Amino acid sequence: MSGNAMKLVVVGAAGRMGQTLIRTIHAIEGAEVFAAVEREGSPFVGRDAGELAGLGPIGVAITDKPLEAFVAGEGVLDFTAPAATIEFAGLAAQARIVHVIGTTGCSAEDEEKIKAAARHARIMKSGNMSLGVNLLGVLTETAARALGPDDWDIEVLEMHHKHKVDAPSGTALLLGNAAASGRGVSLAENSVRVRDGHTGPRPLGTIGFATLRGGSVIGEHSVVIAGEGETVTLSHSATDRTIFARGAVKAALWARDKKPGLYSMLDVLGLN
Ligand SMILES: NC(=O)C1=CN([C@@H]2O[C@H](COP(=O)(O)OP(=O)(O)OC[C@H]3O[C@@H](n4cnc5c(N)ncnc54)[C@H](OP(=O)(O)O)[C@@H]3O)[C@@H](O)[C@H]2O)C=CC1
Ligand SMILES: O=C(O)C1=N[C@H](C(=O)O)C[C@H](O)C1
Repeated sequence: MSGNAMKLVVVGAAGRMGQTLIRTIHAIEGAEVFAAVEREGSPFVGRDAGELAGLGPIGVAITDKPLEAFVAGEGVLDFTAPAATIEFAGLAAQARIVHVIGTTGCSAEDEEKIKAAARHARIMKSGNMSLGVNLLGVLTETAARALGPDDWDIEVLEMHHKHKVDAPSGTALLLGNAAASGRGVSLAENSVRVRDGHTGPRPLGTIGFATLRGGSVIGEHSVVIAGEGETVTLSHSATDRTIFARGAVKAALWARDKKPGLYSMLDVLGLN
């Protein structure tokens, strides 16, 4: 580990992404697992974070005191749940550090609180941290701009593992927003999130969503653009959670010398 390695705090350290982050940071020269946090009362508090992640002991005991860890650290990697993320954004603002948010399922009210915390913290938030999905978003925006709503219908499909608690996925919403932006419309006013029963024909210009859940699927997303006699499909398959963890560490390192503000993965990847 280099002397200048960025001190990273992993919150939700015992979760699927938390453990992946611990392994990924451990393998990266410019970053270190400085602290690992779980909620008060969690059976994992006091356990070694490396041992839990399958690395063997790394000398970092999981704590339930996030503020102490944030004040001494430089960046927080957060793939937890909306209520926890809002609390962590407030603490990151107090500690004036980098907060990388991967948590999905945040409400409009949550987003406002995150924006407020970004007056003091450097926050990077994205529904998907992988290079591939962010490129897919750019391609979707371009395709939606070229294939107009009079002749082409856009549907966003996603499938995830059976433990996922929010729908549509953060990635599906990212892709839906990219399509809406390509068409110069607001997603909120043009999306169809659920269909059931006698729905009538498809309203012109809408962007539809379909959600599948099952097994251990890490993340499958497709944007289907259907016209008369032809269909264009843009898609991404995640086969390893490391793609999200690598993106999160890249974002933290990128934000290290930035001013407080709310950034996206497109800023990090230079795709904006
Ligand atoms: N943006 C991206 O690229 C990606 C985003 N995600 C998102 O990340 C989130 C987490 O996913 P995943 O790892 O699969 O979920 P898990 O449920 O496996 O992990 C979440 C972890 O956060 C912990 N946690 C919850 N609340 C707190 C709290 N207040 N303090 C400390 N720890 C807390 C949970 O503990 P407990 O079990 O006790 O609640 C759990 O260990 C989801 O929103 C998911 O959609 C996932 C992959 C990629
Ligand atoms: O919950 C997950 O697992 C994932 N969540 C993110 C999402 O909601 O899009 C990213 C990835 O697809 C995995």
